[in-house]
Amino acid sequence: MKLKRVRVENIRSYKDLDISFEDGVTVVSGVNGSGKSSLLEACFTGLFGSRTLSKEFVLSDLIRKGATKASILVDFDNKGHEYNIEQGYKVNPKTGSASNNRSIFKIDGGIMVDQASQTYEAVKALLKMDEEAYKNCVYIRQGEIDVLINAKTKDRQRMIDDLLQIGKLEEYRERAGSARKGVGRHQRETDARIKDNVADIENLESSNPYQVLNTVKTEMNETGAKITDLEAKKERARGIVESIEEKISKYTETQEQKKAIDLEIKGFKSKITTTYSEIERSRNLVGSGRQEVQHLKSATADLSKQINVPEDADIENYSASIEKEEVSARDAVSSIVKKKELAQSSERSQNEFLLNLNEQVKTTSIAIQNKEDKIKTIQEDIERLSAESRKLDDENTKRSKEASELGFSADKLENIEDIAELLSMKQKQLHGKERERSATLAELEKRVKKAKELLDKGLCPTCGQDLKGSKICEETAVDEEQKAGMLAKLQSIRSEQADVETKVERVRKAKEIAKSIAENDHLTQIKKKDIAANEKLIEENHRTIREERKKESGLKEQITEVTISIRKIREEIISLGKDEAAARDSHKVVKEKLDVARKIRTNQLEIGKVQTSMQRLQDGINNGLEKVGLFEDQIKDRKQRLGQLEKVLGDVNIDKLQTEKMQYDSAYKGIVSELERSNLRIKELHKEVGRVEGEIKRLNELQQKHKLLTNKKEFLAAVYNDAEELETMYIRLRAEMRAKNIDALDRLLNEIFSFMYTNNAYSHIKLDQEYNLTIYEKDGTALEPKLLSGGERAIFNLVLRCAIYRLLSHSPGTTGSSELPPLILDEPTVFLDRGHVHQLIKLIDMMRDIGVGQILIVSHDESLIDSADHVFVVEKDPITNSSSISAK
Ligand SMILES: Nc1ncnc2c1ncn2[C@@H]1O[C@H](COP(=O)(O)OP(=O)(O)OP(=O)(O)O)[C@@H](O)[C@H]1O
Ligand SMILES: [Zn+2]
Repeated sequence: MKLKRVRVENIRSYKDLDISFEDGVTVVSGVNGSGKSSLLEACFTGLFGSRTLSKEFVLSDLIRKGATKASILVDFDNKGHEYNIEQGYKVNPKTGSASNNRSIFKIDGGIMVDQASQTYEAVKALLKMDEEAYKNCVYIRQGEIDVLINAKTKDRQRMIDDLLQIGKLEEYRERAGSARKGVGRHQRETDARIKDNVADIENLESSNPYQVLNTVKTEMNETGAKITDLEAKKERARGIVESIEEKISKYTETQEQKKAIDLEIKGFKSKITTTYSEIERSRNLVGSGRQEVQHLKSATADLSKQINVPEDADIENYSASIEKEEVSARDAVSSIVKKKELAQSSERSQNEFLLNLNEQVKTTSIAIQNKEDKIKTIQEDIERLSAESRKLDDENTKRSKEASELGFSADKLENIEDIAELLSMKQKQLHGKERERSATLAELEKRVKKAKELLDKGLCPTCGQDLKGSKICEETAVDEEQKAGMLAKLQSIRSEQADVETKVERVRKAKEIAKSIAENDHLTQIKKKDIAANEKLIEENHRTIREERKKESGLKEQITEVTISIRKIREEIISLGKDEAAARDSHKVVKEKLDVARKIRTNQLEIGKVQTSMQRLQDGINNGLEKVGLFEDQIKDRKQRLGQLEKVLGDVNIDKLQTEKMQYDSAYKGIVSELERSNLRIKELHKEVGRVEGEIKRLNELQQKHKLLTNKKEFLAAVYNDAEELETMYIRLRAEMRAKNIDALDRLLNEIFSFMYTNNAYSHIKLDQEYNLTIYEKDGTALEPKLLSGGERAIFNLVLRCAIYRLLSHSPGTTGSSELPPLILDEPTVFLDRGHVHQLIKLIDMMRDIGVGQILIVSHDESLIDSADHVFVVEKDPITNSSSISAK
């Protein structure tokens, strides 16, 4: 296999990359983090798909941050064909997770498969290795340099076996082994089934089923014969019982018929008796009917004589004409009665009217009397009022005289109020003056009294001057003078006041007189008005009296008229009474005649009725006699039938029949129960036969099955042996192949080791059949790989890898190293010293020389670059953060 070209887009630090590979040694160099390993990872994932990833390193980690899609395209040649792998990826922007949405594998430009898992399988088959084998053999990943060295024996064994395709043999062996185990399980099952089957057969045979079947069948035949015999007997017994039962029932029936006929005869006899007694009763009734008719006829004859009607006259017509007469007589009476009643009621109403008139007259005269009495009273009142008025006049004359004596004439008396007013004013004026003067007088007296007291002491109380001849002396003398004048004035006012007082007294008296005169005048006025009113009243009463008198005379005239009319009505009533008596007499005569006629008619009707009922009774009697004859005929007929039935009964002995019946019944029952028992038994026997036959059938089946199982057992034993042989064959084959390969690998390992290893601490390496790796020191001491130093382990690993690569390129499955992928080394010099780096270069040369077509190395070691056929430099642009590769 040769890698031709790798193109990536948005993988790790690459935005886009297109790199072509040549044969020989290619070194890819660059500073840390520039994108060297990323290139190798892209190749790896391009070939094997997502299986190259892990939990710690998922698909989205492979895709360049921020990109939504990515791709890896790997072109390579193998055995003269061109192959292309296209892997496409997509990132979900929401979740950030990525998916392998495109995976196409082409051969010579044509699509082989287009699905991730199919691409994987196709690559695996073509390269004869999976991703793990690729890692262990061709791709020595950075940091995984000592994986094979450090692996557990078991894992190392599996890894190397897989690389050498020995693993397949183990797989085949396992298949043969599980087939053998499966057959073994079948064998054990079959044995167990055979054992169970044999036990079942023995168990069934021990009950001797064939003999049992014979015995049961014999008993069944015997019981069948017995049943046939019993059925015949049962039939016969039933026949006899039935014939006896028939005889008994006929006997009973006849007896019953006889009883019924006896009853009928009795019935007829009692009917005859009843009929005779009815006839007797009817005969008696006919006798008494005849007597009654006789009686009625003689009574009718008497009545006819009474009203003078011939006995054979048509009483119906006669009564009708008398009835008419009676009606008109009755009408005459009632019309007179009506007239009389009319007259009587009119008399009553006239009388009432008269009474009323008289009452009115009485009322009128009382009213007149009342009015006259009233007039008298009013006249008395008028006289009293005139007297009183006169007395008041006299009194006023006396008062006027008294007034003029006091000095008040009639004119003055009229103005007495004004005079009184003037006087009162004068009085008030005088009173004011008197008060003023007496106050002045009191002041003067006080002043004079004080001055006199000072003068008596002789000195001024303030200044202590002698008062004699002073102003006070003069002033006091003036005061004394004024005091005397004031006293005289006060006395004149007081006398004037006494005068006015007297005048006031006279005016008061005159005023009283004037008041009483006015009062009297007023009273007189009222009395005069009363007198006028009374006189008017008298006039009115006189007019009323006149009217009442007129009314009274009218009433009296009416009374005369009514009295005359009443007398006339009374006369008419008397005459109507006479007419009534006459009409009632003539009605009475007709009425009596009518009553008799009616009685005659009733009698005649009664006679008819009695005669009809007598006829009916006679008919009944005849009928009864006829019926008696019929009943007697019936009795005769029944008696004849009784005789016939007696003959039918003959001399049957019923008791004997009953006994016989009982005997046969019990015999029949016995037969039936025995038959039932036999039937039950035969059913049981049938069941038994079924059961035993079932057992025999089962026994046959079991024997058949036994034959089959024995055959199967033999067959399984043969198959088991075959599987066992196959298994051992695979084990042997693997052991042989492994021995051969391990030997070759061990030889190559030591050859490369002595070529590569420059120190002389170790003599050789040993890879034994169990894939244990042991390192021997010069003195023969054995060391486990884990005890080696880091650098030593790196060397041993490189050696082991190259040995495996060489072995593979020679192995029979491959046609040469050209089929293997390029040998890829990622930073192989990391742990190596200078001398060993030099040896590594020599090892690489050796690998190239033995025909490894491509060797791809990632390294920044100058000496490796120098020895390379092709050099690429990787750089990462710090601005775009994007890696790019250029050839050097
Ligand atoms: N998914 C990714 N998206 C973007 N950049 C990434 C992604 N994964 C890794 N890188 C970047 O890719 C760069 C290259 O890494 P790589 O392992 O290829 O470096 P290297 O050249 O092998 O370095 P060294 O010599 O240290 O081994 C790193 O600097 C890393 O930051
Ligand atoms: Zn003085």
